[in-house]
Amino acid sequence: MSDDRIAELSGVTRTYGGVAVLEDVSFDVRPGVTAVIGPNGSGKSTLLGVLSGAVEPTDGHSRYVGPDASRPIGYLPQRVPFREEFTASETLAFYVRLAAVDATSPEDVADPEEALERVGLADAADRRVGALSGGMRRLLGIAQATVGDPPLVVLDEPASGLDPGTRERAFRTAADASGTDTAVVVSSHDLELVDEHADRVVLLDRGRVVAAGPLDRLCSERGVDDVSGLYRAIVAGDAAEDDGGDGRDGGEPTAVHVTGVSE
Ligand SMILES: Nc1ncnc2c1ncn2[C@@H]1O[C@H](COP(=O)(O)OP(=O)(O)OP(=O)(O)O)[C@@H](O)[C@H]1O
Repeated sequence: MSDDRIAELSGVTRTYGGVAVLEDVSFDVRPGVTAVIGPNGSGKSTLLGVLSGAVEPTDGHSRYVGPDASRPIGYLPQRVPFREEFTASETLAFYVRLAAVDATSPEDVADPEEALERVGLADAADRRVGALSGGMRRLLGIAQATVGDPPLVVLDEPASGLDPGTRERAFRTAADASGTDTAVVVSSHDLELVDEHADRVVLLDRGRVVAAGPLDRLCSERGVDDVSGLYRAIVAGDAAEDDGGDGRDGGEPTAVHVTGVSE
């Protein structure tokens, strides 16, 4: 089998104040859309931070192994520290300049206006970031993460705070950014959108991967129709037994069979 991996995580553990929020996480990122799902506090943002290089693992490693690119990884954190006084267009021009630093040819240099158009913000090009709605800021963040067409795009809850139509647009834009040698990794609580757009799923529970692999395969293995069924079968089953705390003091995680982690 050809090695089409874009990134690999191996034995990643991350602790804060001695408490593990990610524990021995290993999986390969392959082309297409991978959705990272799981309950609040299960470690999704931390995992995406590790994958993007923004968070240093305490143990294990995360490695980009995709094609050579002037900008290998694009990242949308939960909160983007944009300059409020820049316009949307100036903001993207700034990221385009950053991405262009290592560009080998002029064709590799992205166009800020095109990046705005991609997320439906062409009409807001001259508006100051400080005057954008929360949803528009989110879309600007997606545009920022995809500038320069990085082979690995990591989006932390791109659809949060968006109305249904804009959520769909955000996910579609993310899915469009994926391709035969491009991977998009996205965290989300919106399982309907995950169902519609994700090729693969990584399900986290209390910092551990409890299922990972192609969505179709995971669903058929579990005898469920969709990602909501998968989530209920694996995670929600133990929610009833949860102590209502942060999910870390409720005893042993549910014993589940981890599938598809190495393919
Ligand atoms: N910088 C930090 N310092 C201390 N604890 C942290 C830090 N970042 C995350 N944590 C803790 O790690 C755990 C996992 O957090 P994380 O944000 O990764 O989860 P999540 O699955 O993305 O949650 P949500 O769905 O609510 O966004 C939480 O208990 C959180 O409080």
